[in-house]
Amino acid sequence: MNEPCPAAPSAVHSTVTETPVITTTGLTKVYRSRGREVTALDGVDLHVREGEVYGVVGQSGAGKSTLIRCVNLLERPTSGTVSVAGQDLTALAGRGPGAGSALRKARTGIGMVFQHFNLLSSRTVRDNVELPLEILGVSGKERTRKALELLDLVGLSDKAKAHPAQLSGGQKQRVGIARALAGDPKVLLSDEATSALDPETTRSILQLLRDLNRQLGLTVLLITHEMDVVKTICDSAALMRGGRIVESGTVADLLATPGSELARQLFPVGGELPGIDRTVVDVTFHGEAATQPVISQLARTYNIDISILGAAMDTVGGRQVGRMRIELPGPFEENVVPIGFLREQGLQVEVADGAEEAAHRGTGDAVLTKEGAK
Ligand SMILES: Nc1ncnc2c1ncn2[C@@H]1O[C@H](COP(=O)(O)OP(=O)(O)OP(=O)(O)O)[C@@H](O)[C@H]1O
Repeated sequence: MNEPCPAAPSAVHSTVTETPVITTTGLTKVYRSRGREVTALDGVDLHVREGEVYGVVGQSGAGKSTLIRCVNLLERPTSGTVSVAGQDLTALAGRGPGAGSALRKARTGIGMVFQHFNLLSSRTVRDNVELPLEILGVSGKERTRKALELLDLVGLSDKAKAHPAQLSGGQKQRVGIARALAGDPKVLLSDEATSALDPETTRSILQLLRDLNRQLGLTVLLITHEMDVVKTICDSAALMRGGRIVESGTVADLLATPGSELARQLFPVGGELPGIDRTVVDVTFHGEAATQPVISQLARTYNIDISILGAAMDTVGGRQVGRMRIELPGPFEENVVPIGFLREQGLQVEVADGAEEAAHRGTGDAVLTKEGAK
């Protein structure tokens, strides 16, 4: 089945402000089952700004799902706090009288989309979108008006009377997104929303999320194991491992951070590691530097032969970025000046295999043989 076109691409630019919309402090979740304890979250401090699309990545078991489920208190944290749109949800989740209804009310400001859509098969598409409005006690006429408006927003006006079984995966996810928007949330949480979809449908759903982010000023927190998702729509990202956030920042800053693991995963360059008496350098070009002929200038200025081992251009966070892995003759110590030249041109330069750090330590213990290279 063909995917409908998402709402027309928006000309509206990013609406990111410095106002924090989702903040967690020291968020910890310990699961206890059959006498065993698993620390799924181990002191997570997350800061998501208003209007941004924020991606959390990490391997299976890193704690991503637990984090997103703790953000709307579907999962009760063991300790730490969660604030969404200025409201401390962990305080609302207390056990006092009225705590449940206060939390339910706060949750209407948080929409959630799921990997497997979670639609009710016995209900029509329109009735699925109306469901949260029914729970909120919205009148029948108003519910229908709102549901049809949301179906139009996600490009599915003609499917209002269909049942979920009659829809493609992408269309089901559009219904899931429309339903998540029913309570006019400020924040949308997405739990692997595109993992069950083919690449083309994934692209159209990501485009829809981006358009909604721009048009409605919606803040989106998504978890994914796909780096392409981060590349396509995220303003910021965090990498989780063992229940902790080990790296985070705007995608642009991460790309400019030497040694960033996320940058490497987002933008891998191929190419062999150094041979004996060779220095391999990863160069990242963005902004102005991308248009300068720096590699030929380097070769001419220092009269050296440069081998290009791997290169890639891509769009990351809406900006053109290039990465190149080059090889210079001689060990790192002989290439300090040419590498300095590249840095002076505004390029981000990373010397592969720890040769630079080893030289700074004065140990000379960098791995310079192919056999020893990791
Ligand atoms: N209900 C639970 N009871 C016990 N342990 C759990 C429960 N839910 C998750 N865990 C454990 O907590 C850790 C983090 O799991 P979580 O599902 O948050 O990771 P994830 O990064 O989302 O992984 P995946 O990408 O596979 O979904 C894992 O070790 C997992 O086995």
